[in-house]
Amino acid sequence: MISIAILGHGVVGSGVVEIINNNINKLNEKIGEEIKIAKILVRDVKKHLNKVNSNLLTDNIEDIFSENVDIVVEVMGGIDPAYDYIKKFLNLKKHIVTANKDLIAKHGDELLDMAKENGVRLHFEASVGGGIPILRPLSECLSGNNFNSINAILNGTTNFILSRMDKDNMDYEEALKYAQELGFAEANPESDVMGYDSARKLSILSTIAYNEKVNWEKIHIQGITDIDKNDIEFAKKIGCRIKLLGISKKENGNIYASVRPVMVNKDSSIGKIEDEFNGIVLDGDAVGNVMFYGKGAGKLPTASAVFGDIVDIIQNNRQKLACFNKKEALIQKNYQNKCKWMVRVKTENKHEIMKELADFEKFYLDINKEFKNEVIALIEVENEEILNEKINKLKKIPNVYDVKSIMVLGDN
Ligand SMILES: NC(=O)C1=CN([C@@H]2O[C@H](COP(=O)(O)OP(=O)(O)OC[C@H]3O[C@@H](n4cnc5c(N)ncnc54)[C@H](OP(=O)(O)O)[C@@H]3O)[C@@H](O)[C@H]2O)C=CC1
Ligand SMILES: N[C@@H](CC=O)C(=O)O
Repeated sequence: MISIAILGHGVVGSGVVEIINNNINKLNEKIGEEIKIAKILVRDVKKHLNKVNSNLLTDNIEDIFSENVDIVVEVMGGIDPAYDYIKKFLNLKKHIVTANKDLIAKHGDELLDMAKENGVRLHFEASVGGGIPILRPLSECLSGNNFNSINAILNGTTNFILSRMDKDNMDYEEALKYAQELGFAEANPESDVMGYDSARKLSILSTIAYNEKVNWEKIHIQGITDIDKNDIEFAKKIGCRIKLLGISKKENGNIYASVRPVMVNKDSSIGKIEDEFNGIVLDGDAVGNVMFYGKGAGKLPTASAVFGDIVDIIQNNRQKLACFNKKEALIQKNYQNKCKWMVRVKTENKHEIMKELADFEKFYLDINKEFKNEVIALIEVENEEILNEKINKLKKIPNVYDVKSIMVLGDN
């Protein structure tokens, strides 16, 4: 009998309970193991009394430390107290399954080492891409590759917001509220909309793919809070959609890593990803491009990944665990490749701005009622440093109020 404790009974935790209950008989038949949920930790027991298994609820972690469980599932979120609890459980030689990307991005290396020292497993498939199986395929099935790049939509909430703004003309606040109601957003949705959640996921993926520690705090991070209807309209005009894209590339020993809104061709594989779906394109030297796609957030999709980790632990109890390389990667914040950028200038000095932008080899101007007092140009530069120089020059022109840029990658 495998005994499981679940820390958290929110969106994901209640999904895990549901999937375990639905699969108890199947598991018994398939792998000859019976599993049971021993305890469920919450902050406020009263909130959960109408849920199934409410007899297993506790608000006291000591009840779980003292329980004889085999696997602890952490789906509370955040660093404190999850970090301390997991360390204590690892020292008690309990296997851990977590969906907590904040924790893995910050302390994954230390926790994986502790798991190894204690002869137990720590799995976190749900921490990247929700229900998409990505970490195990990346570290096992694709282990024969050196990876060149990762291009990915890694946050369901922001993709949902951008899709609703694009398709239904919904405004940002309304779309965010909707995403929260559907259980996609983090307890503090700033993590989603400011791009931190995507950056943490990109750091986990990149650390595994390049076998160097990609510290999420060193990644260039720009969220979607600045995206307005005019950006979305402009993207449409050039056949694109705006996506919050995590990009990492290994080039000349450095790793470029960023999370930022990008205009991608609406018919490209990434451009077609809507709502809470995520998509991850890996470029490996042996396999070439491979794409993973599915629901990146939500109760049952995420619980599906958590459940897969539980079964993996039960089936492969003695398998060795890969650790994170602690050697810090040199992270490049500026995009080093030639690409186009939308540059949007708010000004009462359109004439001067157009003259300045006319210097570019390729440019595209669109001035109409919607973009009153604005000049929008599509420019192509060799790298991001050159773009930044150009933007600084534009900002110095009298009566320029704001200059904003969005990367345009077209096909992806
Ligand atoms: N939602 C999603 O789509 C996805 C979420 N994740 C990750 O999964 C984790 C859980 O997310 P989600 O289910 O959405 O979060 P919720 O906020 O819905 O649920 C959190 C649960 O943990 C409990 N909890 C929180 N802090 C404590 C504490 N200090 N002591 C005891 N119990 C605590 C809460 O108890 P109470 O209810 O009593 O307050 C609640 O039951 C997070 O790490 C998140 O990033 C990963 C992929 C997708
Ligand atoms: N808030 C996250 C949840 C899954 O990781 C998201 O929206 O992707």
